[in-house]
Amino acid sequence: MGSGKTTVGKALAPRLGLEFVDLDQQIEQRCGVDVSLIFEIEGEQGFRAREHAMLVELSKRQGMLLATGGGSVINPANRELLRATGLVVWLQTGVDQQLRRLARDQRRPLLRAPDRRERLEALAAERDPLYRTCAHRVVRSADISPARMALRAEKEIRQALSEVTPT
Ligand SMILES: Nc1ncnc2c1ncn2[C@@H]1O[C@H](COP(=O)(O)OP(=O)(O)O)[C@@H](O)[C@H]1O
Ligand SMILES: O=C(O)C1=C[C@@H](OP(=O)(O)O)[C@@H](O)[C@H](O)C1
Ligand SMILES: [Mg+2]
Repeated sequence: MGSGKTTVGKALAPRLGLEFVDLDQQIEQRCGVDVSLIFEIEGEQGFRAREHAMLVELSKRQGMLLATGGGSVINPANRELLRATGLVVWLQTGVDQQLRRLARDQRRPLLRAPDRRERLEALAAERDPLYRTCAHRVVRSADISPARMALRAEKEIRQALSEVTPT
């Protein structure tokens, strides 16, 4: 959360000639309500089921840059699907950066906690090993503009692609 997947992904997709797709936005469009309301009505479990179903559907498509949600990696089937059908980039953030960027955020249900730092640290402890095993490449999220972040990610992605595709 807050690493910039949605923001940087949007800037990066056209640079790679890809369509930008955001997993959360796809779920919201399909359901007609936002992620927070899905959490309220169906709980996290309900949201995760929708997230998985949408990922299965989207993974059949080609030519897109997909911004996942921060928790998409929790499900082992999602990790396998992502790795098998795409080049997975971990846009790696840290708790201080997340707290700064999400200070006024009201849209992320998992941040509704009395102690946000504690919550983010617990999520990182649980998830960082999963991001590590799922990602083909890691790009550290820096406090530079999303456009400049997109350039960094583009470089990493082009390098990764050149290693598997003869040019
Ligand atoms: N490189 C960046 N520099 C400054 N702010 C950023 C950067 N990337 C994202 N942000 C801001 O951080 C917040 C979360 O970004 P977002 O793209 O929604 O992250 P994610 O999709 O990974 O949760 C937004 O307010 C966004 O404008
Ligand atoms: O980390 C998470 O579990 C979540 C991250 C959110 O997406 P972003 O990573 O785009 O904020 C969204 O999918 C939902 O609130 C749950
Ligand atoms: Mg997002």
